Amino acid sequence: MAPGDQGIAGLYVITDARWPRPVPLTEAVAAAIRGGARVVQYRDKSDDTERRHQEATALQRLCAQAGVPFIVNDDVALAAAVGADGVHIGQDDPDIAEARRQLGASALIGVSCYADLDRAQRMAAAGANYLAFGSVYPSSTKPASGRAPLSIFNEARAFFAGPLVAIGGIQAGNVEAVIEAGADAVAVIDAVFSATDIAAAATAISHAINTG
Ligand SMILES: Cc1ncc(COP(=O)(O)OP(=O)(O)O)c(N)n1
Ligand SMILES: Cc1ncsc1CCOP(=O)(O)O
Ligand SMILES: [Mg+2]
Repeated sequence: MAPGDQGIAGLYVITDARWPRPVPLTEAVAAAIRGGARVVQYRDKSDDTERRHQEATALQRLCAQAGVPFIVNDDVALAAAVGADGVHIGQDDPDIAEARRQLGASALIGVSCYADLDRAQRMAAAGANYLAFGSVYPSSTKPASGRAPLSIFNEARAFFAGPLVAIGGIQAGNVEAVIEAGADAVAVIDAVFSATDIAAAATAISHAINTG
């Protein structure tokens, strides 16, 4: 495991791209960090390049001050431009070699593996810093996402020593089962960023992770 890989553990929050937002994005992420988020991912599928650059720059600063790894979804060039700690890539995104070329040896490169252990093995061999599996539960954010069984974390542990991340429909009430199944981190959108009190929602999930 590379030294930085240790940082991917616990509550991993992913920003909600809904617009307009009830609170400014940086305030929402700051609240999630106060509530115990240990990793932040900027995920915005829009083509508003200028806003994306501004938001990612602001979140990179905030996360650096808080000592929390900052990951950009999909967009390797944006990750490089704002000095993010890493990038998260899926099946439609640039591959690990290209991300590594642009971001360097110390970048955190996370990869979506869905429920596909063959893909996970290939990504591990190609140098992924963490592997993500999901949806582990139905997701209102991405309802079309396929399902991954909780048993996948034990199976992935047989060939990958780095962090295993679970995503999809995770909330305070079901996170304990995900951690018990072997996930090191849980990636969450709706249960944190749709909450009226974002810090309290993050605290509830973090507490369930730590006490479960
Ligand atoms: C931590 C984490 N895991 C999985 C995903 C999903 O990535 P992808 O399959 O590329 O889908 P989009 O998020 O790009 O819609 C993720 N973003 N983060
Ligand atoms: C991006 C993504 N990939 C699989 S499920 C998902 C969305 C997760 O969001 P939520 O925590 O709201 O289910
Ligand atoms: Mg993607």
